[in-house]
Amino acid sequence: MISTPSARPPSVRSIGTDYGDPISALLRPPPGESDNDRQLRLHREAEAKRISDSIDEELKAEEKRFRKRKEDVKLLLLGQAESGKSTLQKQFQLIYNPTSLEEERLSWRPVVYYNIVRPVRRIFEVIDTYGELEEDDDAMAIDTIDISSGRNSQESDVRTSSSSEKRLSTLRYRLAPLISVEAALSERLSGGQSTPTKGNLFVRSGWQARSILGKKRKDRTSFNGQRSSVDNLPPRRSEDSTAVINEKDKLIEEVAGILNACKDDIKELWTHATVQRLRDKRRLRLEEWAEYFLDNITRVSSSGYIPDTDDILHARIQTMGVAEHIFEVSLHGRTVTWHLYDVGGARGQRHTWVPYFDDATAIIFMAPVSAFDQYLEEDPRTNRIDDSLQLFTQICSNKLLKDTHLVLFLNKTDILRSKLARGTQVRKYITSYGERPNEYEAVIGYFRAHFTQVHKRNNENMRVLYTHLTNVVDQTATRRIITDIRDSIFRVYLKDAALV
Ligand SMILES: Nc1nc2c(ncn2[C@@H]2O[C@H](COP(=O)(O)OP(=O)(O)OP(=O)(O)O)[C@@H](O)[C@H]2O)c(=O)[nH]1
Ligand SMILES: [Mg+2]
Repeated sequence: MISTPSARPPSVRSIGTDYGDPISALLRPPPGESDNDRQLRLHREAEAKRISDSIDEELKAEEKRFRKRKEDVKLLLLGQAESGKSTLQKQFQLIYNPTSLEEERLSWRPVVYYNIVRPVRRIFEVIDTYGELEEDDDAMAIDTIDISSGRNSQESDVRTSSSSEKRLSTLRYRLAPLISVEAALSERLSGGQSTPTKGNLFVRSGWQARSILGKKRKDRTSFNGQRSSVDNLPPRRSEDSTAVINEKDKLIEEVAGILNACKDDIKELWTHATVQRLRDKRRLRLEEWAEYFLDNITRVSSSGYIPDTDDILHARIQTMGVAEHIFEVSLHGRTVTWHLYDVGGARGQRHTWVPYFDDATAIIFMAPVSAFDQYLEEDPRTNRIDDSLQLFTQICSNKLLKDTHLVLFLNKTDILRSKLARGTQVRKYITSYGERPNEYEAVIGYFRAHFTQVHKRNNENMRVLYTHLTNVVDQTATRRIITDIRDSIFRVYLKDAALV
């Protein structure tokens, strides 16, 4: 039998008559409504509509942001701690958002100071451990030379040695005020959020905002321990109050004053025969940034010092979690938003990378090839090159990343060159290197072949690996490489966009 409208249940009657419409029934004024009740009801309805409209607007905006984000380029910087990720991020910032780097220039001053204070303390620690031993070694050597020249100088050597020791004691005494500010500087930079691990200072993204006191950052940078929208910048901390700001400024000025007063002593310590001998014998092994700032101590500790761009590129501060930096990148009249994710590379930080894998457009994997004679701070039994190869294997074989554009930076080639020039033997640390020549071309070729091999063995999708030999503190060379990368990522991006 064919149903007729009259046979339909009342609840599905056609719109137009509100008899069967449950919503109309709900909105119908109650029978016998007073004027006052009517006003209240209309007000309630208007308020409900306003809230509903604003939710609709927010949903639309969120959908738009989501669609836009899908069209953006997402570039991950991966690699072990100290591989150069944040330094490369600064190079991107220099090219695509130079004003933001300008704005935060002063905030690098305490980092530079911290990068000086720590190594000064470290030098005294190494003197305490090995100083006398090395003096004895050397006294022996001087004896031999003097005996061969027919002069018995044992007595004068003892005198030299003790006067040198006395001088080091004096320097230790004079530099004590400088060493004593390390904890306050560390507290200042970390905003009291983290404690240094083995003397290393971890900071979360956005630390500059705590340093550019009273200034609001204009670039869009956020910390993402968990993935979240960039528009959800963490609220400014209450510690940014004027009183705290003044107190903090005072600390930096105080450190600057101490440093200025100590600069000749630091220079004397750094060039002291005992310290240089400990360095040559590899008892004292300072990180590259420490050597850079100690070499530049007179300039860096002068009054009115403002870090130059090379200082900023050399300044070391360890990343915690994942920091997102956003740039507008243009090519051939088309501008695309790039999200650059700079991750913390220490083992304890690596779990924070994974949420960024599934929609990554490209990865730059950074492997510091100069680290063949170094071991992980978090696991002193693991050689750093070995760790880089293991990590690269995990990245190449990760299913979520199988279609991601892959770029490899064999970084710190400048340091590799100088280590080899000083005679550091690769085979002593990488036994498989065997009898190959201890020269730059042979060493870099050997490391490159290993990374290429890892990629080949884990390359189901036949993706290309773009490899660059880099020194990311070099502005000119890095700018050229970033331009190359921009072009290749744009090609991938346009190809993907055409497929959508
Ligand atoms: N000479 C030289 N120094 C470099 C190079 N790349 C990085 N550095 C320095 O190495 C130090 C560590 O670099 P970062 O960029 O902080 O390392 P990272 O990978 O971000 O480290 P985490 O944040 O701990 O994961 C910094 O002081 C840099 O200036 C390079 O190619 N040559
Ligand atoms: Mg970093």
